[in-house]
Parts: sequence; C-alpha cells; structure tokens
Amino acid sequence: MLDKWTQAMSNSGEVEVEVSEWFQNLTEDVITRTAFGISYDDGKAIFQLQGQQMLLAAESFQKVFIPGFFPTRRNVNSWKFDKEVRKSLTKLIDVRRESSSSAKDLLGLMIEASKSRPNDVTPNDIVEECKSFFFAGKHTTSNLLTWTTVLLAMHPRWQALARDELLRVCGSRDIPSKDDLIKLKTLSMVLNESLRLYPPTIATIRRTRADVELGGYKVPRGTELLIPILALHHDQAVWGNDVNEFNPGRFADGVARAAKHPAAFIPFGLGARSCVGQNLAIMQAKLTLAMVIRRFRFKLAPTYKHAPTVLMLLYPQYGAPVIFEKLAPSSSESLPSSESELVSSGRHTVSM
Ligand code: HEM
Repeated sequence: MLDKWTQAMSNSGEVEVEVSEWFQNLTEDVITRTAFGISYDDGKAIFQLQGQQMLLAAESFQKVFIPGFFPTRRNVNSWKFDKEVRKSLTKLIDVRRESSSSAKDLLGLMIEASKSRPNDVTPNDIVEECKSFFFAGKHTTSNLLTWTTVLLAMHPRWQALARDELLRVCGSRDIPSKDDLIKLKTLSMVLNESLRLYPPTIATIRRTRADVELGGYKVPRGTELLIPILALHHDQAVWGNDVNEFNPGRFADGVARAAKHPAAFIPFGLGARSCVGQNLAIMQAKLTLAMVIRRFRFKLAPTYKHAPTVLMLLYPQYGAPVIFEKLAPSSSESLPSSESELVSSGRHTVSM
C-alpha cells in the first residue's frame, strides 16, 4: 500500500489519498489472514460475499426500516448472500477438519476446540464466529486508522512528536518489532485520544439479569440498556473543559487516570463481554501508523469536509482525502510551533 502511494507521487513529491478506502482494504486483508491463514484465498472469497451482504444491510439501514423477514428485493438478495456465505464456510471448515494441518489461525484454533469439546463448539458456532470476526474486525479498525490519520493531519505537532519517538525507539528498523510497539507511548496516547473523540462503535447494549437500582432508577430484570459510548466520551463533567479538543496528553498517566472516572473511556466496551479483538486492533493500528508516519509527512486535502456521521459505525461522511509527502529515510524534523496547515500544489491522486 505504502509503495503504491510512493509510486503515484507527482514531481512535487506529493500524492492525495482517500485513506478510508485504502484502510478498509488493509484491515480486510489482515482479518482474512488472521482468521483463515493458510486458507487465505478461500477465506477472501467468502468475506467478499459477506461484504456484499453488509452493503445491502447498510443500504436498508439508511432507508426506511423494513424488518429483515419481509421478502423485499433487498432482503431476498441478502438471504441469498447469507446462504452462500454459510455454504462456503461449512465447506472450508470440513476441508480443514479432514486435513492434518495444525495451523494456528483462528479457524484452526476453533476447529481444535471443537474436536476436544464438540458439545461446546459446534460447526454452526464456528460459522457464526467467522462471520462475526469479519463484521467486527474490518470496519472498526479501518475507522480507527482513518480518524487517527485525519487527526494527525490536523495536528502536525503531534504527528512530529509521534515520528520523533518512533525514530528514537526503532532506529533503522523500518517495521517496529513487538518490543518496539510497547514503547511507542506517544502513538498509544494519540490512538486513545482518537478512540475517545471518534469511537468507531458509538454504543453497546446490556440486558439486566435481575432487578437493579442504577443511578437512583429502579430497572426491572430483562430491560435492555443502551450504553452511549460516544456521549460518555464527550461528557464535560467527566473529561473537563477541553472535552472537545484533541489532547492526547490527557492519557499520559494511563487510561484510568485520563478522566474523573476510571471507566469513562470504553471504546472496546467493558467487562466479560468486552471486545475480544482489542489487542489485535491496537497492534494493527499501531503498526500501520508507525509505518505511515515513518515514510510520510501528511496534511488534510483542501477538499476534506469534517462531517462525522453514523452509519452503524462512526464514519467521515465525505471521506478522508489526505495529502502525503515522502520523507527522507530516518529523517527527524524540528517540531512545528503551530498547527497551521502547509499549502501545496501540483499533486497526483491515487485510487485503488
Ligand atoms: C478499533 C477497533 C474495534 C473497536 C472500536 C471495537 C469495539 C467493540 C465494542 C464496543 C464491542 C462491544 C463490547 C461490550 O459490549 O462490552 C465489541 C465486541 C466485539 N468485538 Fe470489537 N472492536 C474493534 C475491533 C475488533 C476486531 C479486530 C475483532 C475481531 C478480530 C473484534 C471482535 C469483536 C467481537 C467478536 C465482539 C463480541 C464480544 C462478545 O460479545 O463477547 N473487534 N467490539
């Protein structure tokens, strides 16, 4: 991806990239490799079918809501895709079960678990898990990458701080090692602040298992409660007067001390049912951003319009066009004193 951006650069050494599209491609690739590993090609085809089904779901989400059980043309198409996805996944699982492979991708691990505990992990569970991983793993992580790139483009000072730290920690290594990643504290703070301001998942749900009293309200058993992650992350009473500002420094002493309440920051939910993909998502985002920051300096394209919008997840409504400029290898830079934008001309754009 980064090589393609570099190749597409104009003589002025710049290229304009619609980052949200590229990051979606990247995260789809990563989740396909993580889930299916050695069966990557088959897995990719299945996930592409599921992607088409999700597009239909997103379309109906935007229009008047018609329940999924009515045989509208869109629903019939969606059932067709679902049947196809299910059939292909079942076949893939059977092939792996029969093979002697001991691959440690997610599919391999689930098949192993189903062999030792057949009553706990059924073939149908494996199909459903694979479907969830794709849905839960692709768009969330690409949104995180997109918003963080936009924020770093808006705030060149934080971009330069993250780059300086990266060069200090990694030295001549182009790709950070596992140990390097842990030491990239500035990048972690930037990612947390991005997850606070623009949490890809804006809410989650809990159902009460018993009658409870919550904040002075009596809530009967079986009530569904919506936990508004986005609203909680923007609550001035908890985060202070600069709640709407981009200030990664608030995470300098760790997540629990960033706000007045230790559980005010919940981009991955909370408790036993919190996000199982959290570590994968953070590692992927850190690795990607580290590689981007090392190669390029970047700023928002003049056509960028800031319009966060909810379409199941929190998206930039008009996309995220960003201008990248190639940096000399291992080039550190003096930190800009202001966050003003650089002006440029004569650039190319690159599409996938
Ligand atoms: C930035 C990226 C991500 C964000 C913001 C995110 C956010 C969330 C949130 C808010 C929940 C609900 C948690 C709760 O109710 O307490 C969740 C659940 C879940 N996520 Fe993620 N997620 C991300 C990436 C991923 C990835 C990469 C995967 C898969 C590899 C994944 C798989 C799941 C699954 C399977 C659940 C359901 C867990 C359960 O019900 O026990 N997520 N995620």
